[in-house]
Amino acid sequence: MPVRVMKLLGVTHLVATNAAGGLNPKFEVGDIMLVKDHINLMGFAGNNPLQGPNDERFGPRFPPMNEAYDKTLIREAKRIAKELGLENIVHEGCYTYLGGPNFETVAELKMLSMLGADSVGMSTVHEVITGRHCDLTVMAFSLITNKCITAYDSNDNPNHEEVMDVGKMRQDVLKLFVQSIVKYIKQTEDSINP
Ligand SMILES: O=P(O)(O)O[C@@H]1C[C@H](O)[C@@H](CO)O1
Ligand code: HPA
Repeated sequence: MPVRVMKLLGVTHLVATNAAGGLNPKFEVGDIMLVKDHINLMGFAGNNPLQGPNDERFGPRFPPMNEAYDKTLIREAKRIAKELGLENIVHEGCYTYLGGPNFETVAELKMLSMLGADSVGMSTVHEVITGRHCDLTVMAFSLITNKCITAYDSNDNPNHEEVMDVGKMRQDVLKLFVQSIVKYIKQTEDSINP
């Protein structure tokens, strides 16, 4: 619904962000993962934001999703990351979500990893699907706030305090990153429609 309101207000681009657990063992806490694809696991369970009668004013009944994340924006976000000296903490990967609100079990995380997911969270996919359905240009990134626990003998527990703490730790960097991406989008739009 908010995504469609944005569309009606004339918004052309959606930059979605989330906090996520890192499944890819190369990711460290505080890293940023540019989303190149997602696995809509809630969709597998019959929960899709486009369920119900299609409103043709927004988009087609059967929208493609293989190019959901704009390749140019991913490329430019990488360039911007380099300019800002963030290249060592910025990666690219596949996001998935189970919907929450509980954090995942060890078995679930092992399964998600086998499926090819690099980060796991509780949001974003519904907004991206709705945005692509109404032809918004979409990019998304995860802030890796914790490493996913995939060992039964671990004494760690994921927790929301840690997620909030890492978000606060990275807030200035993320603000600069998003501002630079939005500036790039605005410059590009202005050169197309002066
Ligand atoms: O950015 P989102 O809202 O996906 O953040 C995740 C999911 C929960 O809101 C929270 C769990 O700590 O982080
Ligand atoms: N799992 C799901 N959602 C999350 C996580 C996680 O490990 N970290 C932050 N949001």
